[in-house]
Formats: sequence, C-alpha cells, structure tokens
Amino acid sequence: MFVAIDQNRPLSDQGPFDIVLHKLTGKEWRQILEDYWEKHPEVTVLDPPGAIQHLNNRQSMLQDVADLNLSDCYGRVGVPKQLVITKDPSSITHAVDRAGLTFPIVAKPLVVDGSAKSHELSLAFDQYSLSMLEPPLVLQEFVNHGGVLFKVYIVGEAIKVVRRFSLPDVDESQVLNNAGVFRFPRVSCAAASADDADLDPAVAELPPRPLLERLAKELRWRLGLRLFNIDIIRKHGIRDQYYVIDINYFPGYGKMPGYEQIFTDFLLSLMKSKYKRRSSNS
Ligand SMILES: O=P(O)(O)O[C@H]1[C@H](O)[C@@H](OP(=O)(O)O)[C@H](OP(=O)(O)O)[C@@H](OP(=O)(O)O)[C@H]1O
Ligand SMILES: Nc1ncnc2c1ncn2[C@@H]1O[C@H](COP(=O)(O)OP(=O)(O)O)[C@@H](O)[C@H]1O
Ligand SMILES: [Mg+2]
Ligand SMILES: [Mg+2]
Repeated sequence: MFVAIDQNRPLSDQGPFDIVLHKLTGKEWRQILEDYWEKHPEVTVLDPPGAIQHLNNRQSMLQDVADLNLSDCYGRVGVPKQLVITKDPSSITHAVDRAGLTFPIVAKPLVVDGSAKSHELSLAFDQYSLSMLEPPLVLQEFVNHGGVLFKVYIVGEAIKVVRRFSLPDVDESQVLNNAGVFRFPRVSCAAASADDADLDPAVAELPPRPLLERLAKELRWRLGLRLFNIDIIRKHGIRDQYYVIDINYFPGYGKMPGYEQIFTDFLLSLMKSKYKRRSSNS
C-alpha cells in the first residue's frame, strides 16, 4: 500500500513504513528523515538525503564520472572539460583562458534545485560575452554530438535507454560569425523523443549495453543512489567517445518505457531481500 507522507506531521506517527520514497531536499527535511532513519534502521530510504545532495551541485554531480575515468573495449566515458565560477563575472574570461576551454561554451547554473531557473542554459560564442554570465556557474565545452542525447534511466539494477533530441551541432563558421550569449530555457523539457526519428545511424546507435551496465553499476555504488538518470552524449564522428553531461535524481520515470513493471519489480525485490535477511538473522 502507498501512503502519502504529510510533512507537517511526525513521520513516526504515519508509519510503520517498509520504504520511504521521496524527492525532497532541504536541511529541515533531511534532518527529519535522518532522525527517523536512526530510530528505524530497518526502513529503506530511497534514497538517502546525503547522497541526493551530491547531485544538487553540477560540479560534485559529475565528480564520480571524472574519477571513474571509464575506458574499456566498448568505449570511453568522460566529462566535458569544465570550470566552476563562483563569483565575479569580470574574472571569467581570464579563468576560461587559463583553463584552455574552447568556444562555444555552455554555461549552467551551479546549483540544481528543481526551479526553472536552475535549468536555464546559456551558450557563449566569444570571450567578450563571458562577462554577461551570472555566477555561480559551471562552464563546459560544448561537445558536438549530432543533436541526439541518450537518457539512461536507472532503477536499482534495471537500466533503460531512450534517445532525445538535443542542441544541434555548432560548426566552426558559426563560432566565427556569432557573438554574444544565447539563452535557452529548460532544454530537455522541450526536447522530443528521438526514438522513432529518421536519424543518421551513426548518431542514432545506442551506446553499447556492456558500457552502460558498467557505468551504471559504478555510479550506483559511488553515488549511493538507486533512482537516477544520466544524460550521455557521443562526440560526433568519434564512435567510442562518450560524455556524461547531467545526472538527475528521481527523474520523471513516466517517460521511461515500461516503467510500471520495472518500478514494481524493483520495490518487490527490495522487500524480498529484506525478508530474506530477516529470516536468516532469526
Ligand atoms: O532536476 P529536477 O528539477 O529535480 O527535475 C527532473 C530532471 O531535471 C530531469 O532531467 P533534466 O535535468 O535532464 O531535465 C527531468 O527529466 P527529463 O529531462 O526526462 O524531462 C525531470 O522531468 P519531468 O519528467 O518533467 O519530471 C525532472 O523531474
Ligand atoms: N557540454 C555539452 N555539450 C553539448 N550539449 C550540451 C552540453 N551540456 C548540455 N548540453 C545540452 O543542454 C541540455 C541541458 O543540459 P543539462 O546539463 O542536461 O541540464 P539540465 O539539468 O537542465 O537538463 C542537454 O540536454 C543537452 O542538450
Ligand atoms: Mg539534462
Ligand atoms: Mg538535470
């Protein structure tokens, strides 16, 4: 049975729970959940607030992917060259120069808090426009990827990949002939599924399954999360070079094909392993 939690009442009065499923952040909620968990360690919290917090900052979000530096016979997975700017827009040009970032550059708000503003994206074509950006930001090299991205949904052990339209490639002449900052509202919300589109096969080909399985397994473990998705792009023209550009906690699973079965199986498997553990301990 599912019971909606009332945030204004003590959690202990609303249980007992087998699983607490949530997508809330904030200090207060974190404290409530951690206090409850301390008193009821048998409850499964999906997912622990400390682990979720790691994804609320676009720098720490990709740190594990960078540390992992995954490379095997199926491909390489990295993070686009990036830089964090916390203050002073006038220092951005110098910082970009020093870090050797090439244009165009994608600017993303450093903190992701679920607001529309935290998903606003800017594309800067030249160094003069950099001072128009508003820190705190993550600046990333724009990677041409054929205008298609792969959304890799993870639900416990299950993985499902879909194609989505993304920002189109930018060629050198566009970089030379464009100036200023181009602002985009939430790109992925506007992006349609590209699963049935008539695409260049080299662009449409899904990342190899074994590579995604390794990546998902490692990130599940390193992030300590079971419910998330990963935005992956493949460098246009380089078949085995992949970049992770975004990781989202508890994304809209409604857009994942077959989510009803996958989600139900996941919850049941958690319960099964819990009862198995209990009966072997007694
Ligand atoms: O970051 P928060 O605000 O918690 O919101 C999430 C993520 O942003 C998701 O990905 P992204 O960051 O890539 O936009 C988005 O999924 P999609 O990109 O699959 O749409 C979800 O959309 P909904 O399905 O609308 O909930 C949304 O709930
Ligand atoms: N480094 C990049 N190179 C190319 N395109 C990018 C890059 N970063 C983001 N994008 C594009 O911008 C979109 C939004 O960026 P993303 O990091 O996923 O933020 P959000 O959390 O708002 O979805 C992506 O879905 C992709 O289309
Ligand atoms: Mg995204
Ligand atoms: Mg995101």
